[in-house]
Amino acid sequence: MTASEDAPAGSHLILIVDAQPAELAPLVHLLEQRGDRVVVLENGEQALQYVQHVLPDLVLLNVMMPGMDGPTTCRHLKEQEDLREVPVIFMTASDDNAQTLACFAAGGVDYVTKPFRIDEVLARMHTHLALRWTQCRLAEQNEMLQREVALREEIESYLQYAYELLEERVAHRTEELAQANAQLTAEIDERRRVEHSLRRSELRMRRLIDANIIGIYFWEADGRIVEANDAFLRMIGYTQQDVLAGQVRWDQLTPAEYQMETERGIKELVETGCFTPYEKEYMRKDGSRVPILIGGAVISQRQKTGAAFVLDLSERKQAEDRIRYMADHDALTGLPNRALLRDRLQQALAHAARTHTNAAVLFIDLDYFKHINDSLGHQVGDASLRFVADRLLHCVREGDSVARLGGDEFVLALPLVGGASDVAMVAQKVLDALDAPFHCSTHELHVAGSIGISMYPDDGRDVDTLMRAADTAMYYAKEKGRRNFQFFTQSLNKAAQRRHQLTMALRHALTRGELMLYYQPQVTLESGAIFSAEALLRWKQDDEPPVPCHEFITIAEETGLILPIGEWVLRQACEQLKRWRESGYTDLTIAVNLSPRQFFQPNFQNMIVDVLNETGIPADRLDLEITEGTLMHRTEDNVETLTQLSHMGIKLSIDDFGTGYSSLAYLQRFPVNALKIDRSFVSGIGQDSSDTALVAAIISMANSLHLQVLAEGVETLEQIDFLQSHGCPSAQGYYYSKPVSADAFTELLQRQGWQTLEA
Ligand SMILES: Nc1nc2c(ncn2[C@@H]2O[C@H](COP(=O)(O)O[C@H]3[C@@H](O)[C@H](n4cnc5c(=O)[nH]c(N)nc54)O[C@@H]3COP(=O)(O)O)[C@@H](O)[C@H]2O)c(=O)[nH]1
Repeated sequence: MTASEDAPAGSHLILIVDAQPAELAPLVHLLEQRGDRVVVLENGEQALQYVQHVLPDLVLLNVMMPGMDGPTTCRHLKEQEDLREVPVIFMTASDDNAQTLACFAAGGVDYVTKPFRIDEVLARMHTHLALRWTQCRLAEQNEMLQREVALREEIESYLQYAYELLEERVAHRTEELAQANAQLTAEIDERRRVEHSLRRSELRMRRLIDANIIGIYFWEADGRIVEANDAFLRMIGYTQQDVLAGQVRWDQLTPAEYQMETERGIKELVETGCFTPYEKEYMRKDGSRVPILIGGAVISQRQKTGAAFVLDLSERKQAEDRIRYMADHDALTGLPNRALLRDRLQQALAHAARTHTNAAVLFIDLDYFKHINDSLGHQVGDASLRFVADRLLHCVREGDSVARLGGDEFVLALPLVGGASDVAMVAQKVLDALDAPFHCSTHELHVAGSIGISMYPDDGRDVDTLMRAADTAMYYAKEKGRRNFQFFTQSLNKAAQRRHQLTMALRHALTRGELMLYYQPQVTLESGAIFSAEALLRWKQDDEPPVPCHEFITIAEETGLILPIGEWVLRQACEQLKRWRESGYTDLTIAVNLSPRQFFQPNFQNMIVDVLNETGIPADRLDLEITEGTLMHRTEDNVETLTQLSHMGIKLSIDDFGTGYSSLAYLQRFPVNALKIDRSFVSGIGQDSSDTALVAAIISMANSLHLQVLAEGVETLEQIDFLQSHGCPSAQGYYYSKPVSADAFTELLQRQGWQTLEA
C-alpha cells in the first residue's frame, strides 16, 4: 500500500499561515474544490491560538512573517503534544540553505519555494497528508497491535493462569484420583476380604448347622421345612430326601394339643421377630413323640421365612424322670420312699374320707436283720432287702403301696380295706411270705418281720398320726417276741408316750445322779467262786420305779446318750474295782458292757486308757463285753481295735453269743478271750433240743479254740450240771445271784470267802 493510493483526497483541515494570503488564493481555491477545508491565518500567534481549539491535518507555514517567524511558530506548534505529528510544510521565497536547515530543525517536514507551482505544492501536501494518514493508521494499527499484544499478553497470562489452575486442578484431581484409586483399591481389598470372610463365615455357619447337636431347620411361608440339619432329621426320623421332596412341614410335626403354645409362639414371632423358647413335643415320622425345646427367629418378614432351633429333651426328660424317680424311690429296692409314701397315703386318706372307707398302714421291721448285715456283709444284706421288697410286692393288690423307709423298715399302705380282719389277713400273708427261706450266693437265709398296724380313721386321721401309731404297734410286736403283727391300741399309745418321756428324762439322768451300777457275779462252775463282777446299769428316778435296763439302754443307744453314760459306767466300775482291790480282792475282774456306738467311737481306746490310768486298774483286770453283732460289723476296724486292746492286756468277751452269725473263721480272726453263751439258749437247756445242742456245740467250739466260755442266765442246777458235764468252766445267773448293789456284792465276796477260795 502506498500513501498516494490510500491517502484520502479532500475533507482535510488545512491551516495556512502567511502574511500575504492573497498569493495563496489559487491554492486555497483548488484545495477547497477538492473538498478540503482551508483556514488561512496571517501570523504565527494567530496560528498558535487557533490550534488550541482545532487540530489541523496539515500546516502550510510561511518562513518569513512579521512577528513570530515560521520556524519559531513551528517549534511552538510542536511543543503541543497532539500537533507533534501534524506535518508542517514551510513556504519560503529564499533558497538559503541555513534557512532550510532551520525549518527542518524546527520540525518542518518539507518546504516549497515561492513562487511555487501549485501542482507541486499539492503533490507535496498530498504526500505528507498521505504520510500523516499512514502514520496515523500505523499509529492506530500500532496501538491496535499493542492492545492486541496487551490483550494477547493478558490472554496469555490468563491462559497461563488457567493453565496453572488447570495444572493445579489436574494435580489436585490426579491426587484425588490417586486417593480415590487407593480408596477404591482398599475398598476392593476390603470387599474381597469381606467376601472371603463372608464365604468363610458362611462355611463356618454351614458346618455349624450341619454338625450341630441342636436341630436346626429353615421354614417358608407355606409351613414347609426347606432345609434341615442332620441333628433335626435324626430327632424326627425324616431324611434329607423327605425335606427335598417338601414332605416335612413344621405345623404337621406339632401334635394338636400344643396348638395354643404354637400360636403364642407365632404371635410373638410376628411381633418381635423371634419367640421365647418353649417346650413341647414333635411327632416323629413313625408317629412316636420327642420332647423338644424350640426357639426361632424370622429371616425375612416380607417373604415370611425363618429358622428354628430345636433341642432334643429326651435325655433331659429321662434324667429328670430318673431324678424324680430317685427322689421318690429307694435306690436299693426301687420301692417308693418315705416322701412318696407320704404322698400316696395322703391321697388314700383323702379318698377314704370322701368315701367313708377304711385305710390301713402296716409298719414292718425285719427281725435280726442287723445280724445278717453285720455277719454276712452288706451285699448279702442288700440282697435280703431286695428279696423282702419283692415278696412284699407279691402280697398286695393293685392300688396298695409298698415303701421302704430306710434300713430294714418297710411300710404297706392299704387304701380301701374292709376292716381289721382283712388287714390281719394281709399281715399274715406278709409274715408267711417272709418266712420262706431264700438263697443268696452260698447262704440260705431266713428273714422275719414284726408288723405294727394302724387303721384310718380309728387310730388317726392324718399320715403322721397313723405312721406313729403303726410304728408303736410294730415295737409292741417286737416286744411280743417278733415274727408277729400287732394292731395299734390306746395302751400302746401310752407305751409310746412313756418312751418319749423316758427319752426326755434320760437326758438329765446323769447330772441328776439317777444312774447307778449293780454288779452280778461271774463264777467258776467247779467251785462257785466269784472271779468277776459284771457291771449292770440301773436307773431310778425320784418317786418312780426303776426303769428296766433293756428299756432305757435302747433309748440311750438310739439317742447317742450311751456315749457319756457308757464312759460314766466304765469309770464307775473301775473306781468300784479299785475299792474292792483296796479291800484285798486284787484278783477280781470287772466286766463292763460296751455298746456298739462306744466301740466305734474314734477316741474310744484313749478313753479306756485314761480311765485305767486314773483309777490305777491293771488292764488285765478289765473285761470288755461286746455283742456278737458289734463284732461282726466293720470287721477290719474291729480286728485292729480289738488287737490294740488285747495288746494292752484287756480281756475281751463276746456277749450274747449264739444270737448272731459268727463263724469259726471269724472267731479265729479276733483276739477275744471268752464267749458268753446267750441266756436264751441256756434257758432252753433240757427244754429245747436245739438250744441244748447249740450250747453244747458252743462250749465244744470255745474249748477247741482255747477260748474261755461262760454261760449266761444260769438259773437251775440242771443247767449247771449240763454245762459242767459239757466242759463249760464258768457261769453267771440268778442261780448264783441277781445283779446287786456294790455293797451287797462286797457282802457276797465276803460271804463266799472268795479270798480263801482264791488262795
Ligand atoms: N451297753 C451297756 N449295756 C448294758 C449296761 N448294763 C446293762 N446293759 C445291757 O442291758 C441289757 C439288760 O441288762 P439287765 O436288765 O441288767 O439284765 C442283765 C441281767 O440282769 C440279766 N440276767 C443275768 N442273769 C440272769 C438270769 O439268770 N435270768 C434272767 N432272766 N436274767 C438274767 O441278764 C442281763 C445281763 O446280760 P449280759 O449283758 O448279756 O450279760 C443287757 O443286754 C445288758 O448287757 C451297760 O452299762 N452298758
